[in-house]
Amino acid sequence: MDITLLKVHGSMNTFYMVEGPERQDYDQLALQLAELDQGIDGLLVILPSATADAKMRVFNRDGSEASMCGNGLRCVARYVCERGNLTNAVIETMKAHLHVEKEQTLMDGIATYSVEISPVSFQLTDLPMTYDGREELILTPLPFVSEDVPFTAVAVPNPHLIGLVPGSFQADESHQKRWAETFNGPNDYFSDGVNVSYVTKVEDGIFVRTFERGVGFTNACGTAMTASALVSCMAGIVPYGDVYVYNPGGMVKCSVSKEGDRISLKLTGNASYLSKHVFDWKDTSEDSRFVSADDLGEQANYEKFSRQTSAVARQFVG
Ligand SMILES: N[C@H](CCC[C@H](N)C(=O)O)C(=O)O
Repeated sequence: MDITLLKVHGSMNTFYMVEGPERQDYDQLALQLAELDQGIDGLLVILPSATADAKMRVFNRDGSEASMCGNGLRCVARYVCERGNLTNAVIETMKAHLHVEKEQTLMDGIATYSVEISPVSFQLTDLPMTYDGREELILTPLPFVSEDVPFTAVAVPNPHLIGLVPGSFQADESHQKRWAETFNGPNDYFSDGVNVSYVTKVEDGIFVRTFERGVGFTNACGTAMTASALVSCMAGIVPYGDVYVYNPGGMVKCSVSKEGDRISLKLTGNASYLSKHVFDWKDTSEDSRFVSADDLGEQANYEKFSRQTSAVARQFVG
């Protein structure tokens, strides 16, 4: 069956995106595409919705489905807004209806969208995480990991473990890799795995590197960057408000507000289209094949933008 795919990215977190009817085998499509293209982190599916402008489902490259994807939602937001000639929309996701909006471009030629990140929960049962009989883990070391890294566990609503670390933990990613692989394998703490982010203060914001559940290290993870901005505000590292978050794939703006117990999070960044493909989707990746690929000419502008922002990241990722 021939289907049309867009290859898209938010902060170089790269996906194939497909619009189609509800089906039970999109996880198989995600697995096939990951096998045929080592450069993608997952699959975004745009579906009809009875209660919103559209519905988004997101699959990691290992075929696992997640409840949310911040970078992916910006790309879905662009598609739905352009399809309906809208400047804002509501997208149904697994656990929430989220507002999305077209924004002023980050730089000429870079489509820019903001997305609501919600709901937010620090209840360990919402990740889930089991640790020491606790109900929450906020800015607290896990002694068996390190006495020097305060960790926070938060669901937005997908699960994140956020560590505030000195730059030395960024230059050598082995510590983060070891524990992310531990928590995403058979373990006593995260029965459903967890996205693990290490965060370091930089001059005008924070730098975040994420080892994503179901993927591995990615150029950026939108929900992780937003959760990291929230944790950095709670730790007093940056003031509440607009937090500039740098990552190996570029830079995004995370808007963090907290009024009493009410937390509001918004993620603003690029929604870039790389290429358009016709894919002949058969039962197995051996029989499936790309029929065509057309470059959409947007990446040169994004690379100009990321050259400016990657100077910050280069101090950590070389
Ligand atoms: N790996 C994530 C899903 C993708 C989220 C990420 N790509 C983002 O931009 O938020 C998880 O299993 O929860």
